Amino acid sequence: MYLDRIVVTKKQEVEQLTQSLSIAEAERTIATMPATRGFRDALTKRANRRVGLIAEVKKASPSKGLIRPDFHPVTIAQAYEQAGADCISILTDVQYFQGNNSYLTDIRAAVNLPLLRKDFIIDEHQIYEARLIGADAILLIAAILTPEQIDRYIKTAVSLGLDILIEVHDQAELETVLSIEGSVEHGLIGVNNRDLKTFETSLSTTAELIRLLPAGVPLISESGIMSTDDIRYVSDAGAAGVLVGEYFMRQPDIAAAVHTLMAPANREAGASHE
Ligand SMILES: O=P(O)(O)OC[C@@H](O)[C@@H](O)c1c[nH]c2ccccc12
Repeated sequence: MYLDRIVVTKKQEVEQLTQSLSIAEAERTIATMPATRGFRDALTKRANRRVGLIAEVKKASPSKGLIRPDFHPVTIAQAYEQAGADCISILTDVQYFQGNNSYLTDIRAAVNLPLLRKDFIIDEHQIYEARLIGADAILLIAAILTPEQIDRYIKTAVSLGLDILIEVHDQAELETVLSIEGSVEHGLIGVNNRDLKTFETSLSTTAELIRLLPAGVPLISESGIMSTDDIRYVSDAGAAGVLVGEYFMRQPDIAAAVHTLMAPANREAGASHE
């Protein structure tokens, strides 16, 4: 399964990172940096939409190959901001997603929205690195972490001012995450609709797992959202937000695509739909 391969590559990368990044030094640098922008707040305290939007900057993926050949990360992020996205997610994995840390740093300098570093975190050093390159939030993928790691990484992230999106894709993972102290208080729960073994996406994953969440815990529905019907479906299921990449990446006019896709989630449109 591709996730195992990615983790093997990440372990090699982390070995190098451990050599080059000193945590004590990182802490000193971070102390001089501006505060992070609230990622979780931006998604949960929005006034204009029923469903928050994390719009993703994603050039390629293992399942789809090259998605957007004419790829200008800063221009894409500015279009997202202009079109009213709440947050931006940026793939920084080089090997499998053709991402880069520099994309995040460049976007940080050009837009004001909270930024999620989308990568495969398996070591503390990557969390410090995320903060140093300009991220406001990190992704933790339950499928590749032990409960002890999730617990520890949440604490590290919180100490650095980073918000956390904790990704699950089945009931067992969700139950594990819910049993970790602070996960719901500090983190946002993301449900990945993509099956990591078959690459297939099914939005019913969101509808099934949301029933297991305690009331009031916001859920982000991730992957495979491609149409206004999909937005209506996850919104009716109770999702507080969506994470959308590929659909936007395949549109020539990204700002227009954000307006079109999110129309059913606008408060006014929502009222006529309800
Ligand atoms: O491009 P999509 O189908 O809209 O999906 C976006 C996002 O959910 C997806 O990129 C993603 C979800 N979880 C991940 C973990 C690692 C890398 C990528 C992802």
